[in-house]
Amino acid sequence: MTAPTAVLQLDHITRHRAGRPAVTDLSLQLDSGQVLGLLGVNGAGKSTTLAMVAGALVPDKGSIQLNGKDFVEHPELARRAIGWLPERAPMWPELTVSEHLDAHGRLRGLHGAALAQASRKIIERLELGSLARRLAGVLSQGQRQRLGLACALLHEPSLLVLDEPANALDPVQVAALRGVIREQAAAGTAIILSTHLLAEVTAACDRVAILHEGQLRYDGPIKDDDHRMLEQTFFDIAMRGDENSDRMQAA
Ligand SMILES: Nc1ncnc2c1ncn2[C@@H]1O[C@H](COP(=O)(O)OP(=O)(O)OP(=O)(O)O)[C@@H](O)[C@H]1O
Repeated sequence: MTAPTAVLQLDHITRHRAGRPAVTDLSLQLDSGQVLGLLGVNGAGKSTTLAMVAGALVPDKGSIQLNGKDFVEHPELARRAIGWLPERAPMWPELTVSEHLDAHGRLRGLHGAALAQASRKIIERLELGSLARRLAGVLSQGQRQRLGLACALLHEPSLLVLDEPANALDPVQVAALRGVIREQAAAGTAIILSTHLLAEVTAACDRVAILHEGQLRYDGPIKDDDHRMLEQTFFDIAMRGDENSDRMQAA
């Protein structure tokens, strides 16, 4: 029996920003249905990593494979197979919520009846019905975040990339987001999300990767009751740059 192909495979990727290394020699693999939390202090390289994974930044070195194909050579794959919620999701203030979904759907290869059906489905699922005709420019931050998530999910991507997805959400919306993440993972979507919140990782993820100064310092499974261990490991790495924390042993 052959091993299943990873949805996402990062091999030794490096990216400089403003002449300085932002991410260095990072390798990671993510399988279908896995939820990986990317943790790190400000400036650790999380957003840079996710922008490369989403196809918005090209690595200086190394390769990224999506469903077994190099996506620097096949950028159209990224557009169709990836849903990306950036840290500050760009919006056109003069377009309505529905118009945003239309525009995103077209970019991702949806048209006609398939696009209309996908829009209806995601509007219902994320409870955006009452906002469908509202202009993006007048949405609250939390509503914008929900629209960004709807745009990321619209085309049923095989890889979902979420940069600080709980930002600006109230506790009810955070719980709803966790539900959506769980449902997507159960349906086979591979998910990578970044956060500053350790609780977000233990609640929503089954694996954690800790970045520090652009380097991967930890990658291992996580369970609900691992919160204290995770906290200690995170602080060891963040405060002391401890590369060999023995509090959590990666599998
Ligand atoms: N647009 C940019 N231009 C120049 N340097 C950048 C840019 N964006 C990020 N950097 C630098 O790259 C490094 C990694 O930043 P990145 O935003 O990836 O980290 P992060 O872990 O996502 O941080 P945060 O949690 O604050 O969002 C930092 O040193 C940062 O200053």
